[in-house]
Amino acid sequence: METSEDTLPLNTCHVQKLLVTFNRLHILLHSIALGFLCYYRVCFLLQYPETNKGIRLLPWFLVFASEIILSFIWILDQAYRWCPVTRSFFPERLPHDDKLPHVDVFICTTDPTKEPTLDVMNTVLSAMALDYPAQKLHVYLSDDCGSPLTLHGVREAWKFARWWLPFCTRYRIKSRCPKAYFSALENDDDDSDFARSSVYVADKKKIKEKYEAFKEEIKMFRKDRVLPRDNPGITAGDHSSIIEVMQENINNEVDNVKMPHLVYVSREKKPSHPHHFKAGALNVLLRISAVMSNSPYILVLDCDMFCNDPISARYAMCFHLDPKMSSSLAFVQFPQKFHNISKNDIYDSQLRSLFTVQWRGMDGLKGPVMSGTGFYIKRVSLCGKSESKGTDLQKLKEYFGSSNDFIKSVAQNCTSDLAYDRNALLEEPRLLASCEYEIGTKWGQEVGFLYDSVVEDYLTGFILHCNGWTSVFCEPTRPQFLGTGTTNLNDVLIQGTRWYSGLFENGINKYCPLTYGLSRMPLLQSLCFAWLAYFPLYCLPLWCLATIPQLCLLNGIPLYPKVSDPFFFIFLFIFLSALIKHLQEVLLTGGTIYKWINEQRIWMMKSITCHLYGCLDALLKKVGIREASFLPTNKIEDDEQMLLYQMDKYDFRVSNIFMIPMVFLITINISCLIGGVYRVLLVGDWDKMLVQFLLAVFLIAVNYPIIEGLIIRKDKGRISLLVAIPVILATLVLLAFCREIHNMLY
Ligand SMILES: O=c1ccn([C@@H]2O[C@H](COP(=O)(O)OP(=O)(O)O[C@H]3O[C@H](CO)[C@@H](O)[C@H](O)[C@H]3O)[C@@H](O)[C@H]2O)c(=O)[nH]1
Ligand SMILES: [Mn+2]
Repeated sequence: METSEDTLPLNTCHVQKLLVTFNRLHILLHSIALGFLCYYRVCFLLQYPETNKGIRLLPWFLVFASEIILSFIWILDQAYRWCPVTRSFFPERLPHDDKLPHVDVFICTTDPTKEPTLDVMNTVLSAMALDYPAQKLHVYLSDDCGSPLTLHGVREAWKFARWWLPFCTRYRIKSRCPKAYFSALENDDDDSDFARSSVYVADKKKIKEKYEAFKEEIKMFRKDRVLPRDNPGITAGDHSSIIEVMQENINNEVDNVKMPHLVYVSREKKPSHPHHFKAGALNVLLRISAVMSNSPYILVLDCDMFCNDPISARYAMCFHLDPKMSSSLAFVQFPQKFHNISKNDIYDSQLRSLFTVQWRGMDGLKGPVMSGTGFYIKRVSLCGKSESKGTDLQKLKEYFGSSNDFIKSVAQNCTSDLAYDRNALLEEPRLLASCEYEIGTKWGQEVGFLYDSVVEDYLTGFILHCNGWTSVFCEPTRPQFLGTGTTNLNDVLIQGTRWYSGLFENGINKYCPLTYGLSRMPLLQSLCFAWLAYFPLYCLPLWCLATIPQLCLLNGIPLYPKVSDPFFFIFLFIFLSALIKHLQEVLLTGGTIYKWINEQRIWMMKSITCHLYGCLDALLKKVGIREASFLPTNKIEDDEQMLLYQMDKYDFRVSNIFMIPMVFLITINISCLIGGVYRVLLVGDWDKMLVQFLLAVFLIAVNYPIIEGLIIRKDKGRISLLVAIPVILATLVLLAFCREIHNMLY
């Protein structure tokens, strides 16, 4: 019999009406202004006196081209603002535990030097401790390095879990990542209902001792071994596969603990076979888990993204089990949040705009982009398009590879709970983890996580959406997953270069969102994907606008309307409207004015460096000069560097390829401003040059920390003068040279 509970919805969705109205009004006004800008530029071109030398038009064209690119990216960006929504969900209305589906958890790690084993194990433990029926939870750890350290860590984590899991359930602990739990205790932040009970206090003490012993064990094991320092197994991995299922009866001290499965997987790697980085690792887990647990839903986590709240699986099920949306729903994405973000977040490590404004906006269309970690995906959605496979065994093998067991699992529609004989089962997984398994199959092309881009998450999500799947953005107040954000400039820029290369390559390959996407999904949704693929192009207008108007200021070439010209106000309006809209969004999503300025600055710094290198990298890959690479980020916490970040001080100890453009551009802006003011004082045409003058002032003001790092700061994070002085001198010589050429020509 149906009760009224059954008919209550598991989730609801609300359009943010006020915001929608405001956004659309802003889009209208800003677009009109952009229309006037184009009109002004085109008229100028048509009226330009023939007699003048063509060369004078070059800077003018470059600036116009920049304005067009900026407008293009702006238009794409508006799709996110069209219909932002928020969602509510009611896990208490879910069916009883025995009706919940099974869930597999995939965790990837690759490098024990950059990804400390203890932290990875903390992630594993937090996933095992999810508030979900233990027999329905299966945790898989992929170790791309095949490191004995990690394997040992998993064995120890399994032992510790037999203490940790019952402790968490008994006291309904919220923070189930041991490291986070114990450090919160130190900060006296213990909000457990049992805080005062003496049994709890005693148990807590005992569990703390167990954790310390577990930590010590991992540390000692590490000490006893010499680690291959330089990139163990990242690119040129060479090892055979290891698969180990943690066995139930290791520890007899604690009885009757229901434990989720825990499986360690290290796939086979050979230098001669491309391993496709994280996507390759996930696909191996996808196959192995299919013949072990074959759960219909999968949670994917990076090794540093621990579960900060045990309830996420139930939240996700509020969508996956909703009969109205479940048939087309591929994944439920949670925002990426980080545990080490400072108040003003100088590097925008939290990617504020992406995980608040943009993903909420896409949620009102067909759903957010897959974001690599913290999402619950439906296994069948990763099996490729069903109609193209048929039922012929030979065809299926061409699709999925030679494993009969795997094909059987697909045929079971991902709903079985296979009772496997633990020892006999390892033969098939070994085949599935071999590096030759995928040869001649559709893995990475149509099946599983896709290989054509190093941002496998974007591409996989994009193709899912193209195939008619949808996604949902789930954003509970308490962050469900917490990762380690990059908190030093060098890491931020290296990570950015990888991302933007990966994103831009999707804009120039066959999966271009504006062609491939447009014919397969609604316009606005494809514009959102297009923004992600093309915003690395910011590098072009930013380089242009940081040099051309300034050089022209120095040489007395006006590029913008005079102050007395009505079109002056159009430019002013566009500039202010963009800035104020950004400010409004920062404030609305919990940021401060400082955060707003910091975002402007890091956007400029990234645009002139890693956007540029990312685009170049993608182009070089396209013509076949470069190979794909995936340098994992550093997850080790460095106190000194963390301190700089917490104090809002930029850590300028960055690689020269990042430092040189910054010093170069700031020198150009300062010297052109000084030279330009001097020239205007002589000539007196200030109203013609005002915009260029203001532009230089604006850029210098926003990037003041670079000047500070050059001249004022004395700490370790300052800009090395050894690098800066030659760059500054070279820039000045170049400027003098430009001025000479200009004087020769006119
Ligand atoms: O060959 C590899 C390389 C990476 N990883 C794992 O992939 C995850 C992400 O790597 P990380 O170094 O943390 O990169 P980020 O730039 O922080 O990752 C973001 O960007 C990636 C795409 O570039 C996404 O896959 C991630 O989910 C997303 O958090 C980590 O768990 C790694 O261990 C592998 O398993 N094998
Ligand atoms: Mn990461």
